[in-house]
Amino acid sequence: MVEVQQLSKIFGAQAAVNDISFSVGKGEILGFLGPNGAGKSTTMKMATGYLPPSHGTVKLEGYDVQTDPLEVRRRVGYLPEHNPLYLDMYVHEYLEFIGSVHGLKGQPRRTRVQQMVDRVGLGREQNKLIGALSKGYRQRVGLAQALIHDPGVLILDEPTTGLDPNQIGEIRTLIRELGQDKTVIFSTHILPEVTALCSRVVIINRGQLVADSPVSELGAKAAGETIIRAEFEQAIDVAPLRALPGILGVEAEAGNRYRIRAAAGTDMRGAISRLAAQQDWILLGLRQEEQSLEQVFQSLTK
Ligand SMILES: Nc1ncnc2c1ncn2[C@@H]1O[C@H](COP(=O)(O)OP(=O)(O)OP(=O)(O)O)[C@@H](O)[C@H]1O
Repeated sequence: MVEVQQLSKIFGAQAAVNDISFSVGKGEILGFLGPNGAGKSTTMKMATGYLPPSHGTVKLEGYDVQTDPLEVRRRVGYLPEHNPLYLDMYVHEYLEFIGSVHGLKGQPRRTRVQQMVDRVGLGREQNKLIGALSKGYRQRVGLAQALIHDPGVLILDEPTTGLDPNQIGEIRTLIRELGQDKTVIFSTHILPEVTALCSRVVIINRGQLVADSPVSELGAKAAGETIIRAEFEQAIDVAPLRALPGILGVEAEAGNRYRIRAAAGTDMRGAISRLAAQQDWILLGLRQEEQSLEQVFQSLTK
């Protein structure tokens, strides 16, 4: 569980993060979105205790990031945006070092390091210097260090940036597995990734929260209304259609097609079909339009 309350970060005259609140539960994967400079990394740094907030609080599994930093470090795994690694260390050596920072010792530590190497797919590269690894494999080392102490909360800042499509697929599968019993927050600019992985999405723009919603409901919420496209065999009298409760407007288009606007979050297709039957209209097609995440993102972050 992660609870962010009225969190702000002021840099000089700029509110990089401005009074944002949201929470994420166990077993939930939250996509954290926003354009460049929106404040995502700053929020993640505050949520992991790497940067003190100017105002507000973050609690991880009930522990306050500022007043219980040691408890928080035990419970959070963090992959920072620029994934700082010691390039002159070997993969095993580095992970053993991170394991010891978390209090792991001896054989249990070696076993845990090997488990992480296998889990993130470092296999063939595991005996190399970190500096000799490609970007994708460095990212995997970053993930392994975030997971080594089996934290309940994972905060991943752009975990798939710079990876090839095969690697992206593997890392997504890993995130999906981890999300089954952990709380996962990850930021990304790859919107289909959010649709593929996340149950919920938070969008911030210029430091402010502009959406906090299940992915499936985001389109209707952002649009403020639902659009239905209907096609009939003949031109219809739109008056009874307009009179249906929940219908906000009907516009005729070419070829006996109609664009019907309904209240957000409603599904009027059943009512429209029944009305068509009553009125003896031959209904050729009825389709509810979905706004893509990309359209929603663009409209909320202009
Ligand atoms: N240490 C700092 N000092 C001053 N300004 C900062 C500092 N860190 C971040 N900022 C500013 O805060 C704003 C938010 O930056 P942040 O890195 O959190 O954005 P982001 O959403 O992660 O962007 P991106 O998608 O480009 O990674 C930016 O305008 C940035 O210049």
